[in-house]
Amino acid sequence: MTIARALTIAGSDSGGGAGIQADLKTFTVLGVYGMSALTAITSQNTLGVHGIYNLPLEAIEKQIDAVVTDIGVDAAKTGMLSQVPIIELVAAKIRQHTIPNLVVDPVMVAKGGARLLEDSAQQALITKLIPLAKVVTPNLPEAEVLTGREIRSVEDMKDAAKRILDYGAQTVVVKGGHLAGDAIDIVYDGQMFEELRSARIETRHTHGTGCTFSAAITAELAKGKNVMDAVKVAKEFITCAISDSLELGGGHGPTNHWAYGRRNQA
Ligand SMILES: Nc1ncnc2c1ncn2[C@@H]1O[C@H](COP(=O)(O)OP(=O)(O)O)[C@@H](O)[C@H]1O
Ligand SMILES: Cc1ncc(COP(=O)(O)OP(=O)(O)O)c(N)n1
Repeated sequence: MTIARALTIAGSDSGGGAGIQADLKTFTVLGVYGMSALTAITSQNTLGVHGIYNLPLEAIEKQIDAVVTDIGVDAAKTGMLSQVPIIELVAAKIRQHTIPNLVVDPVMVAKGGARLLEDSAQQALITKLIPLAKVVTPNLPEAEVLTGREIRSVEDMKDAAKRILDYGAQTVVVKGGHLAGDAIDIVYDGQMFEELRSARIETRHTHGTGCTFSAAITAELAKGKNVMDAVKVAKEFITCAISDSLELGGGHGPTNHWAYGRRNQA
């Protein structure tokens, strides 16, 4: 049996709601073989991030080399890459192995407020990684940092998408989870804008929404979907996952990665 292969290059969330754990669950539910290259270990739960331990560059490099040279990769995503040398290494490895279908989730701050990207590394994300991206998926605060502009409306989101595309990404998805009202994501490929809209689900259990969304795009690209179709599946996937989110822990519980598969079986 052949199967599409997806790689996540990201941090570990011990609580299982975000990071590598969310990515691998998403890959599995979408029928894709998942692989991982850990960049950092976080001690994390639904209440927040309690510790961050970046891995040595050699460990990150060897994980990527090991899976790419043996198993192969149809699509990959990046998540938490907290320091300049890690971003530079990952960008160099993506170029060296010509890893296709790269989704860059420019992770900066976790929901509880912990910084997962050092301020000094913001520029490296813009100049080294985003130009390699088939899709880049900033949330509103990330898009504000990347563009240096406030975003308060859908029009502002479109303007930010244009500016981020100019950094060299092929498609930009500005996620609207942090805006009031409907959850509207703006997709821009340099030619046209598409608005993906869903009703806002009133829940505090949204830990890991961004990781799960970008992992779903990656899984669908690995299967050979085009970008717009992949993003549409990801929007449905995350909407189901939030609708049926899990009341675990005392803070922001995780989304439900199984909800999309169950709905499609019903
Ligand atoms: N309360 C919500 N109801 C419905 N969709 C949401 C909600 N919160 C986030 N989303 C959707 O989840 C995805 C991730 O967005 P967002 O939460 O902004 O990312 P991040 O986790 O990176 O901050 C987007 O498709 C967004 O529209
Ligand atoms: C290890 C790790 N990576 C990324 C994140 C951020 O995940 P995100 O999907 O943006 O969700 P929230 O943390 O904002 O709920 C993380 N927390 N941990």
